[in-house]
This record gives sequence, structure tokens and C-alpha cells, in this order.
Amino acid sequence: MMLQRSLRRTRQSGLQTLLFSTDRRRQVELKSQIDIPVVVSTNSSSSTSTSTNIINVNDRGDHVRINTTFQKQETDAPAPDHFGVLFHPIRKLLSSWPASRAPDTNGRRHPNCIQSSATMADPAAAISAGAAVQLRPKLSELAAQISANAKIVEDYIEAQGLPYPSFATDGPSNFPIPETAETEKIHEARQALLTASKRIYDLATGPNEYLRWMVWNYNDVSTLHVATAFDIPNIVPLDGDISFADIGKQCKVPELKIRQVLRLAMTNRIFYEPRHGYVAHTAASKLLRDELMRNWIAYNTDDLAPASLKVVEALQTLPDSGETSETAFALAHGGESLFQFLGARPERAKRFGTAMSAFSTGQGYAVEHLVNGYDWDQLPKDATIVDVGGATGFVSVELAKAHSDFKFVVEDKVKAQLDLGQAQLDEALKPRFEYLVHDFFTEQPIKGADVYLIRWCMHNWSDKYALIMIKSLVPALKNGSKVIINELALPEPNTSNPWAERRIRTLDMVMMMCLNALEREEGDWKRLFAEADPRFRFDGVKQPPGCLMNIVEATFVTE
Ligand SMILES: C[S@@+](CC[C@H](N)C(=O)[O-])C[C@H]1O[C@@H](n2cnc3c(N)ncnc32)[C@H](O)[C@@H]1O
Repeated sequence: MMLQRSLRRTRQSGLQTLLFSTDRRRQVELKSQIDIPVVVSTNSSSSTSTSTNIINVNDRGDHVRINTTFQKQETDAPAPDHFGVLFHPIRKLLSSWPASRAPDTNGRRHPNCIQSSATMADPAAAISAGAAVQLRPKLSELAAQISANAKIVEDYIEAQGLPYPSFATDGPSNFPIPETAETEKIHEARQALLTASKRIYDLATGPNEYLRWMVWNYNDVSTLHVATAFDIPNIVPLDGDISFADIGKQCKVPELKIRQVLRLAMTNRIFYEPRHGYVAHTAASKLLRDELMRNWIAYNTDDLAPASLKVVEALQTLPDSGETSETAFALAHGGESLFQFLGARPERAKRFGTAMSAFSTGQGYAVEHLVNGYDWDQLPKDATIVDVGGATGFVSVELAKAHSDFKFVVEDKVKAQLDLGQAQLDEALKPRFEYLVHDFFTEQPIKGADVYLIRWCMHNWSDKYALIMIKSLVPALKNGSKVIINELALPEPNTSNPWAERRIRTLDMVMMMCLNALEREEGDWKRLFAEADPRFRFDGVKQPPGCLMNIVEATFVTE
């Protein structure tokens, strides 16, 4: 009866919440509106009767409804804690969240998620519980979450004397709170703020309007396209303003049309009108002067947007293709694959390179996550690492700095990249480095290395080619050789922070559109290794804390 005693105690004390310890890593708040009739718990045996209950759980601020069916159970095992029996299904749900799938950037389940991933007993049930989280938020609860989390964030900014977030011309271009161990909680609050804000906006819009607006988003993209293509961010002075008429003259576009475009852009806080007929910069429009941002926008508007309108045709005419030449991108660009297209246009290739670096050099993608997030010390002290598709070898260089006896072979098909890496290599590292032109679709020439590292290469290729890539390694592998792949492993739906999830699912879609490729789930990785060779032991997927990428590992076992 310990649960009943606890509930009674809570009601008597007038508290609104109970603290429920699920595992050593965290505590979950449960609203005290729990009314579950039959629970028996003793020190030596436990039993529950069958009953179906709807429990309103507030899991760190999110409202969740879970339908729980309890089977009648008799067991001699001591109840793990006073909620252990009653909440066994929920407890299982929460604690089965595997460390290898740390779902948010800080290695914890996102506060707005209740279900775990592959290892859960009934992922489908959990996903539907997760869907309930997303589909049935209450406006007032969301508003309360927004208010509470905004206060946490604001208090921190003010206490630290940081610049206040703003779209004013002198506003900071990034959210002002740095990502450090100390600010972890503040960033959690910011994430919760973003998630609740999006939900309340969607809810208050309603499905009908929401859909109409969603499909109109290309107009927003078009304003960015026009602004950057006509160099308007550089025409508008950093201080002061300029008339629509003068912008029109400089762009050789009628004033009226410039005004039409910019006044829509202004609704997104890109430029603003400080006085009638005049345009000035906001913090966002100022960023459009930045070369990385302009490359990112141009790559998306010129190269990808036309491809996005060809996805239907690609799926209708070439649904099963895994070829890079049979993609929506190729349909939109005269039959050229992305690689052919870039190969024939050095300027576009350069722009693609900088756009990609803008996307993937952020904090969550830093090489240090691979250097610090994998147990390299388990390898022989003088291990040989082959950096397959390693470009200049910059990843190997970082590993070499941390492990003074490791040796490296950097392989790439593009000799120019290897030459550049070799030219930049520190004298002290030279004795431990080799560079080799190699096509990763052909047999691996470096035999018996301890690790074959593949970073950001596999997601460019369909399973057909990913399989060839892994099989090409097999003749070189010795017993115990490891294949380490460092890129993404898609989480189960609703198990990660919703913003991170949208980002990687968008990337997944882009990989299909451009290359008939994909971002893979843990199960996809496991299947690839099993298909490549039965001697692979799949060791799983890890996500270092704070990292947006995953480390996929398999060991070749012959003895
Ligand atoms: C996205 S980059 C990844 C580079 C690096 N591993 C990293 O972590 O940033 C992909 C690399 O694969 C190389 N590559 C593409 N096709 C290749 C092939 N068939 N054989 C070997 N390298 C290839 C490219 O030249 C490029 O350097």
C-alpha cells in the first residue's frame, strides 16, 4: 500500500506533483491527478489487477495521456520502489531509452518525448503515445510552458549581461547564450520554449490554414532568392535607410516590384520599413551579406528548389532507383547527377562546398565529438587507422594529436584533396601519415588495419552502393578489425528534440532528392553489415553528448 500512502501524503500536503524516480539519471514529475484503484505492493511479493487507466503525466512539463493496461501478475520479486509495480509499463518505457541512442544533444531524452527507441517492448504503442503528445497539447498548458521557460532564459541573459535576443539592426546574429556545460539547463529551457511556441502557433492556426500556409512557403524562399540575387543586402546601408525607388534603380527592377518582394520579406523580419517607402536592415537581413549564408541560400534556391519540384516525377518514373543519375535532381538539371553537375561547374562546386561547411561545421558536428566520444584507448597503442574518403585527412589529424602512437592512412579518390592535406600536415605528424588515392568502391589496399573509419561518405549513396563500400573492405579485414562509420543514425519518431528531428529528417529527404541516398536508422546500419558479410559483429550506435552525429561500429570476427 505504499503507493496509496504516498498519494495520500501528497494530497494531504496539498502538493501538485509527486517525484517519481525512474532511474539513476533522472526524475519525472507526475501530476497528482492519478487515480488508479487497485495496486498491491508488499516487500516480498507484488500483484496488480487488470485495469485500464488513462494517466495524465506531466513529464517535465509536457502533457501526456497514456492508456495503460495492467495484467494481473503475481511475482516474488520485491517491488523496485513504491511506484515500481504500478508504473512498471511507464517505467519500462522511460528507462529502456538506450544510452546508445541519446536522443537530444545533451545525451538525455528530450523533455517532450515519452517513448524510447528500438529496444522498447512495444515501440508502436510508444509512438502512438508520442503522437498524442504532439496532437493534443492544451493551449493554456503550452502558454504556461512558454512563460516559464522564457523566464528561465531571460533571467540568465540578464544575469550574465548578454545581449538580448532581437531582430533589431544591432541585435546578435546568434542566440546569445553560449553552449557550455554550465548553460545546459538554460538550453533545455530554450528548446522547450521553441517546441511549445511552435505547437501553440500551429494549434492556434488550425489544420486548414496551417496547410494553406505551408504550401505557400515557396514565396518566402522567393523573397530570399530575389534579395540575394539582386544583392539588395549590400544596397541597403548598414546605418540609415534607402528608398524602394533607389533600390529599384540599382537593381534595374521597377520600384513597385521591389516593394512587393521586400514588404513580404519584412513580414519575416528580413529588412524593415523605418519610415514609409524606405528600407533598413534587421539583424536577419544583415546576415544576408555574409558569404556563407548567401552560398547556402543560392545553393538551395538555384540547385535544390527546382529538384524539389521533380520528386514526384522521380518517384513516378524511377521509384526503385538507387542511382545518382536517376534522381529528382537529375530530372531538374538536364539528366546530370549532382556530382556530374558540380564537376562541370567549378563555381557551383565551390558554392556547394561552402554551403555544406555552413551546414556541418556547427558545434554538434565538430570532429572533437568523434575524438572524445569513442573509446579509442581500447585499440592497440600503435593502431593503424584508415580514413576512407578522408578528404584532406583533417579528422585523422585531430585523432593523431590525441593518440601519439596511432598511424594513419588517408584515402580519397580526389588527389587534390590529399595533396592539400599533405601540404598542410605538421612536420611532427608526418612520420605517422600516409596518403593514398583510392576509390572506395574497389578492394581496400591497406590490409589488416585496426580501424577503417568512414565519415560523412555513406549517406551520399543508396544501399546498393553502401553495400559495395563495406564489401570492398572485407578482403582487407583481420580478426578484430573495426569499421567505424561517423554520420547520422535517425532516431525513432518523437524520441529526439523536435527541432533536431526536423533538421535530420529534412536532410534525409534532400539525400533522396539529390542522390537516391538516405540517412540511415540503426536497423538499416545493422542490416547493411549483416548483408555485407556474416562475420561482422554489429556493435551498435552511439551518440556522444552534445553531438548531432552518431558513431556506428562493427567488428570483423573470424575466430
Ligand atoms: C562528404 S566528404 C567527407 C570527407 C571527410 N571524411 C569528412 O568527414 O568530412 C566525402 C569524401 O568522399 C570522397 N569520395 C567521393 N567518392 C569517392 C570514391 N568513390 N572513393 C573515395 N573517395 C570518394 C570525396 O572526395 C570527399 O572527400
